[in-house]
Amino acid sequence: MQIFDYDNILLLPRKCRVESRSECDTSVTLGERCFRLPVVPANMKTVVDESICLWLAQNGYFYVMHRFDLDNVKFVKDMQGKGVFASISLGVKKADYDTVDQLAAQGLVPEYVTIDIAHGHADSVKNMIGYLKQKLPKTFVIAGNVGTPEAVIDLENWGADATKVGIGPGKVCITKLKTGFGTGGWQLSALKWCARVATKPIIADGGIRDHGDIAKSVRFGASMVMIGSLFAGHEESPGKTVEVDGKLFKEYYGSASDFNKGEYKHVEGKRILEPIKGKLADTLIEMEQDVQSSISYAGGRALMDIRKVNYVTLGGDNAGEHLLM
Ligand SMILES: NC(=O)C1=CN([C@@H]2O[C@H](COP(=O)(O)OP(=O)(O)OC[C@H]3O[C@@H](n4cnc5c(N)ncnc54)[C@H](OP(=O)(O)O)[C@@H]3O)[C@@H](O)[C@H]2O)C=CC1
Ligand SMILES: Nc1nc2c(ncn2[C@@H]2O[C@H](COP(=O)(O)O)[C@@H](O)[C@H]2O)c(=O)[nH]1
Repeated sequence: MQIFDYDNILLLPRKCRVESRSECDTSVTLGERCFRLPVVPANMKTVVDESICLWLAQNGYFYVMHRFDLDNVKFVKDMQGKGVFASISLGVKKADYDTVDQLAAQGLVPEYVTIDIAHGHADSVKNMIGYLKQKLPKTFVIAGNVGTPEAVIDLENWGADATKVGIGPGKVCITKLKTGFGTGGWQLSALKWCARVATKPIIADGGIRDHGDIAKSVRFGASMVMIGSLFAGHEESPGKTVEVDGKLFKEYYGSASDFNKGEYKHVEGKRILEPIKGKLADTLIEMEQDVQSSISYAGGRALMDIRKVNYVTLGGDNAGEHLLM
């Protein structure tokens, strides 16, 4: 198997088929809804909160609310009461089963549920998928995180409607260092490996450092990418604002960090400071324009045309040209 990551791959252009990049359509369908960009901010406490999720839904973007210190039932009621879709995260503990029971008892059906645990290739996830499918059969279930084809096959067979791929490539992740496991450093080829067997959408999660990495993820099989660090440093980001030497930063910490957990137990995440870089809406517009450019370089008009391009690997033993035959 060939091993590579975002920084040692480049996609190869094909003859342009549009007169303006504005003709390129960046939208993607997930479940019954179409979203304007194949990007979702990470379901982390320093990345999204209720007001950001509401704004994203109202403006045509997908969102996944985090599951920490949150009343999920109230959140679903509030979002649907405001006329937008509800997309929540769940773990696999008793409290998460209680949430499903309460939702079902009150006739509340979130449009999306993401089962989000560190090691998603587990019977605990199989059981939660089964429970969701029994209690809330209309809900679109995303499950993860995983990093191998075997895991993607299992999650799909257990009933997941989409899988989330990425064990440890995140910017505040220390899983690789603490456990010796993961897809950190080769996330893009792990995605390619998983996509070969996937029959349902994959959300590539973690490791996106530049907007061009979105197109690279789509090329290697992602329907969508989940991004934390690039979204954590906005004026409206929920992390605390910190001033260092007259410059403003936002804190960004891992969901498995002691900052999120409130205790130092099974810590696999750290805290960093992201420089503040303006408004979230401006970043999303710039991302959309950049993905439109990517589609145009791919010689296409629609997002999935990016899948048709050849690529080169740069440096190392694997360097070379990779042509689609
Ligand atoms: N994408 C990634 O690489 C990673 C992401 N995270 C994020 O951090 C957050 C917290 O994650 P998590 O700790 O799973 O959430 P929880 O604390 O909700 O744990 C979920 C359940 O899974 C169990 N569990 C977690 N990791 C393992 C493992 N390696 N082997 C066996 N059982 C396990 C936990 O038990 P117990 O705690 O008793 O073991 C618990 O019962 C999530 O949002 C997750 O996505 C965390 C690490 C890696
Ligand atoms: N190993 C850990 N991974 C984590 C933790 N908290 C979040 N995450 C994952 O990172 C991505 C975001 O990655 P980024 O490169 O875009 O910043 C997020 O969606 C989670 O999957 C953690 O504490 N440990």
